[in-house]
Amino acid sequence: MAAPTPSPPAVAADARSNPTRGRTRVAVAQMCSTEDVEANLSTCAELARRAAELECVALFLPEAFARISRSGKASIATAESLDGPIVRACAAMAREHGMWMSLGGVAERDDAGGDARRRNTHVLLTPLGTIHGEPYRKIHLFDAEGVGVGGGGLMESEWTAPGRELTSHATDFGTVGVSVCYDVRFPDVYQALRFEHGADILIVPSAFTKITGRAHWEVLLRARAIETQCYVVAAAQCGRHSETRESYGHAMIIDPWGEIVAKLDDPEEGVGIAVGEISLEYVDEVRRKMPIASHRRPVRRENFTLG
Ligand SMILES: O=C(O)CNC(=O)[C@H](CS)NC(=O)CCC(=O)C(=O)O
Repeated sequence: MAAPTPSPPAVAADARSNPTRGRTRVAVAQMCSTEDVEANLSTCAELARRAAELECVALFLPEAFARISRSGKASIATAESLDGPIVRACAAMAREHGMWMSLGGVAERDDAGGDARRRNTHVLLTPLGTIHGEPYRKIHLFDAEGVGVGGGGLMESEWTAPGRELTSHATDFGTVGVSVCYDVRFPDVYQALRFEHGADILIVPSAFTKITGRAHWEVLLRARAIETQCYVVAAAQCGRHSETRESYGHAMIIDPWGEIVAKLDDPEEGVGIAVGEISLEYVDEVRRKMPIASHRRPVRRENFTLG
């Protein structure tokens, strides 16, 4: 008599016994926010619905997803606390879909700090819709000439107070190190997130300008992935927000070898999500074959003669 054939387990045994080293599908968003908060949030809701339909465990939204203001003054005037309507609306989406949500940058009102300026704050929401761990307040502020549509400048520090603390989040899909947009130009942030915080995944939610994005976006992101051997998830603003603001798009997910695993192209594809797999086993493999953590010799005065 033939023995009954056991049915295959629904989940591979190793993934079940050690879920954090398995594969996980995540979605990175690209959108074109304006001053219309309600419209921006309904775009977020639609993107969250699509990400949930595709069985993603997390959705990453870009910097300024809820609002891109036309002026610094407006950005300060419309800033909210983290228990305000914008974060609450997103928490309802996270809860509805049982999905992690990275809120790439909200204009946070800072009543306690004694600084009139707003903060540019990243918030991670759990699948229960609660705020996970510490918010991250953007450290490097974008003050640059010749980056706007008509060749104008942007002076983020006029309306934003800089943060002073790095943040990471231990989640069931890996340890997520947080940064925002212009931070990507400062590699020491990512060295600290990888080597001090133990990040597997680095996020860079952005509103890169069209001019700087064309020249630098992909190169910077892939460099950060390669030199840290982390996944990089970079949500992006795209298209024309106002007469003076235009963003580069090209939201992407990069693996720890530096390959792009998912991306959206602007302007052809515009608003949407790109979906990719995060494999912590692949992170481990890349790091085992080339163990930069044990090879690195930080060039500091205690260790080297700097001249
Ligand atoms: O908070 C908001 O309203 C939106 N914030 C932004 O757009 C920020 C500050 S103006 N943009 C950047 O950091 C772009 C960096 C960039 O483009 C580069 O580094 O090349």
